[in-house]
Amino acid sequence: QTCANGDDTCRANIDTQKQASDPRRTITIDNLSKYRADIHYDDGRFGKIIQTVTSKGGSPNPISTFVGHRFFVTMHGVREGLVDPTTDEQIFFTVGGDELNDKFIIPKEATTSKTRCKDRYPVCKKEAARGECTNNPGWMIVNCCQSCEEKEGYGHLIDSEVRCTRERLNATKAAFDVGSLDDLFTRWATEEAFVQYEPNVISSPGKTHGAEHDGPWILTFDSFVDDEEIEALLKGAEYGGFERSTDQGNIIASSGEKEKVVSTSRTSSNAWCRRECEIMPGVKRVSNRIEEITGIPQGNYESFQILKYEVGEFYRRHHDSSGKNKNMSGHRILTVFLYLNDVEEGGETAFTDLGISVKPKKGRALIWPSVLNDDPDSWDSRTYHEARAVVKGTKYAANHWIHHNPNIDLPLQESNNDLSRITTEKKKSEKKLRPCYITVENKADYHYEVIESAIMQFPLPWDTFNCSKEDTIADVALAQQHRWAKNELEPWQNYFETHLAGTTRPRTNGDGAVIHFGSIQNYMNYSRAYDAYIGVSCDSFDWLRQLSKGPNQYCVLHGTVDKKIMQGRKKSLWEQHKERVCWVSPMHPCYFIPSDLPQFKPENFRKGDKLRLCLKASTPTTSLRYVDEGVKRLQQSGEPNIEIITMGRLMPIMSEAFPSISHLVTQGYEPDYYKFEEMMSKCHVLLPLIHPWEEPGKKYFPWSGAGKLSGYMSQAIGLKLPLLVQEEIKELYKEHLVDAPVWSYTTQNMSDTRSFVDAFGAMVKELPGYLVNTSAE
Ligand SMILES: O=C(O)CCC(=O)C(=O)O
Ligand SMILES: [Fe+2]
Repeated sequence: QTCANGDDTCRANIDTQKQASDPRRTITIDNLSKYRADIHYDDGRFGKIIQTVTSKGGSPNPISTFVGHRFFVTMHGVREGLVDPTTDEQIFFTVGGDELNDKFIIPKEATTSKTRCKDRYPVCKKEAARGECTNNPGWMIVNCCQSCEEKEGYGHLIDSEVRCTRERLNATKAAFDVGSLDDLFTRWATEEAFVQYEPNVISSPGKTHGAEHDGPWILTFDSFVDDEEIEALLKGAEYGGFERSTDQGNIIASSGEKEKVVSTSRTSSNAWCRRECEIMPGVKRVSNRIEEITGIPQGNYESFQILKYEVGEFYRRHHDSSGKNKNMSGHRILTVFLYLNDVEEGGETAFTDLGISVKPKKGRALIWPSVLNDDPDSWDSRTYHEARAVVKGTKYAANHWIHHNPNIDLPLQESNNDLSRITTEKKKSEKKLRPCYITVENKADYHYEVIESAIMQFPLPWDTFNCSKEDTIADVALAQQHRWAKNELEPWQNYFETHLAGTTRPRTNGDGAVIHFGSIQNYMNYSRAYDAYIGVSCDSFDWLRQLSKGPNQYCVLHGTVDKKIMQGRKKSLWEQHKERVCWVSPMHPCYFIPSDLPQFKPENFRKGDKLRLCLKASTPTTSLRYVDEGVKRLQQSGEPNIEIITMGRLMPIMSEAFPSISHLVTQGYEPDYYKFEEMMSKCHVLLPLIHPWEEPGKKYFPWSGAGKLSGYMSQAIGLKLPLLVQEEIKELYKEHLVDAPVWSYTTQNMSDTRSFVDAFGAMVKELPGYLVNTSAE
């Protein structure tokens, strides 16, 4: 419908119709209560904080949202819900109604519930029904108390004094047993392996090991951190930014969570090393080293805290642990304190009650316990200490505080960089949503098609982003050089720059998003805010670190997932985060198949051409034996017209053990992935020889490198290559194996080659027909 020029009534009518059908709404919130409050978008799970409103204040910006969206309200900084005191129900706002601008009110009387045991999230009932109260008690009891009470009678554990005993947690074995502390320090003082770090015992029980003082263990390693690592820590600190130090304040939520207050006893600044900082190779190296020497996993550490003291700045006498208020992760049991530079004067760390003072020295680590050897659940009141004021120069240092148990009771943390999850409209007239931003980080040398397909296919909850998915900008963060085989990184980057950057394509999974390929940058320099950050961590490597950074973090995994994840120590964390994981292998609830590849063209095959059989194997010798027998059978009626191309780094060497095929074998391994795919696209058939394990219950993709073949299956599907595979694999992938013929064999065990030999013979016979018959006229 068009309106005549100047016909305002007509215009207005159209506007009204548009508005009625437009589900978009702009809402504001007035907070009349005495609490500073966080407004969470209710995503049906844990909610996403979209705005903080001051007490007796209102929305800093209007919130752009949609009809039907729901929001809930908690006290700022902790997730304890604010309730309407008359009903004791948590305050929810549901967007609806006819008005375009909805205003919601947090009533004056809003307060925290008198009922201590409440659910904080709509998802609680579901989680409790799944058994989460038992699997992940720490988190669930704080956040889903009511459901846990109903389901398992665990509600009384909301009281942190009752909840947080080690026996109760029952989740992991604590880091220290009786005696662990003495063992650990004794090993550092005596074992050959630690000499390289230049240990020096300052204090020990009984003045053993050359200690000057009789008392708790205090030890330095004078050569613990190298220059490169120091540089990484200092650079990493810049990402977080140094801020005036804070202390934990009073408990402000019934769950035991605490507020932060600016410290008076501590005038230094500190930066937390998270996100970009903690994944820097130099930083990781230090954490890994601490893990190595202590034997305590990094899950038990707080993030590195990096400290900066200018002249006159200090940290008064304090203890790193407290006698009470244990939370889920238990006491801080050890402090690993690193000096990152030499300080001209002052800045000593002094154990005030012991008469010990340690001078800052670049690269030195100072380590002391906060608990007792004989009773590691009780703190050691002797290790009070202070940082003396810096007199001349600047002091840089870093803390790793190690806890008894992993930190599993923290709610999913909102990431700092999560700026763009929901846009707030600056001006009412600005109707158009901003573009969505997604970033894919290639954590190791995985084939580019996995990265590309993650961009094109990884399922993302666009609806919760509030950006325009039709103009999505996708970047790649190029990561972790040291995990790449030499000379593989650059070709990969070239590929991105020459084939992808600057192009625009609709997503291949049909979700309506349109991708504009942006830039590729070193992950360390990558600082753009994003709606989703997808880590391609295919080897079960780093998934936890990635996902625990925040709700906008996602992970791609390969076919194998460490059983240790699903069943072991990290099981509850896995359960908590797994919804943001997707595989490149259809054996999992969420998967996608990389398919953005140069495609195989059967018509390129000419009658009489050599058949190119491309081989990749989980067990190279067994696989080559299979092929050897297959070829021998063919050789009974003359030399077959085939070429065997080995795609693995090791296979050509092993093929020498099989004289009947070794003359047919060509090395096909190619570190440049684009060339590699091109080469693969010239294969006439792919043999991803994945063999069943002979042990029952340990069939395909056992936890070992063998599982990586799932990547080859994905490639074969993407390339539309003919295949010769094990029957059960064919079955697993059958939905996807529709573009090219598949020959399959069954094997009962690794020495049974018969059905392979039959299928191999049939394939060599029938394949040329397929290639020629489908050729274009
Ligand atoms: O800076 C120092 O020497 C000690 C700092 C300290 O004790 C702390 O950060 O807990
Ligand atoms: Fe301290």
